[in-house]
Amino acid sequence: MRESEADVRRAGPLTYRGKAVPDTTTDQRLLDQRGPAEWVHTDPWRVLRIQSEFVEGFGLLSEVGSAVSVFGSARIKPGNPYYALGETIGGKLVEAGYTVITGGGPGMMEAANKGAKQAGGTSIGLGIELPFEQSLNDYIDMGVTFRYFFVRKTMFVKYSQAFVVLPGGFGTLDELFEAITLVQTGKVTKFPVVLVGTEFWGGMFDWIRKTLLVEGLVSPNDPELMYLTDDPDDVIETIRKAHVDMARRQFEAGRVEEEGERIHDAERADP
Ligand SMILES: C/C(=C\CNc1ncnc2c1ncn2[C@@H]1O[C@H](COP(=O)(O)O)[C@@H](O)[C@H]1O)CO
Repeated sequence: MRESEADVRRAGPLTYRGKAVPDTTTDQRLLDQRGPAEWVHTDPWRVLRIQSEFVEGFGLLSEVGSAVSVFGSARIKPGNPYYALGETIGGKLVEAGYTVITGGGPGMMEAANKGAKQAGGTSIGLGIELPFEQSLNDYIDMGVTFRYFFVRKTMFVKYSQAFVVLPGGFGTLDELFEAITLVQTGKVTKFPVVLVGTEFWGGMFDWIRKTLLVEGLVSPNDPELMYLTDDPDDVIETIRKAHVDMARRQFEAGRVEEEGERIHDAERADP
């Protein structure tokens, strides 16, 4: 006996028959009512929003080539010598083949994006929602504005080959020490963290060596997780060299693995 249309309802993968057929369709239930709204302020809903930030971030950045993240003060204005330094470094990174990623804001972020854009490269801004009005700077080709700092930080680490840290305040220090902590604790493979401005960062460097190291609060090799320079060409060369070394190590690790598999296969074939 053939089922009449009224006797059966398919709702996606579900099938209802006879008296189980619902009175309304799935779309009707979605579209006809609003219901209560408090749940948009609950953690389970936030988890979905967090997921969507990862999806958007990965979606935007996964096809970007080799990139370097540049951090630095949101408050330094054009005309300050550090701003010019940021522009130079942004431009030189592009000339060396890197995409430039910044926090998308004003100051040193804008300087690096400006240098990158003017050098004809890809200039990316990963902005952050802040309590005051704020938009991505004018020198960004591609950008995302995140709600959550921790999602944004994942993007910087995942999609850059190196960090360049220009003079800055708490935000910059947070980004610097997050990177160093990830490397120190083995949560990420070592990558170059280059601080620019010996006069600006020198005091912190001395304190790390004379206090943290002497008191045994960091390991003897930890201060070397950061490299300090004033020279934009040295910044690029340090990153390029580390990048080549890393590619060589990955290639060799792949070869060792391949060789291991070949021996394993040969042994299985001839036990
Ligand atoms: C303070 C002002 C604007 C702040 N806007 C920011 N936009 C994007 N990213 C920001 C902003 N402020 C901080 N950050 C992040 O921290 C680093 C800079 O912080 P600092 O305290 O200024 O050193 C930077 O790398 C960003 O990733 C007023 O215009």
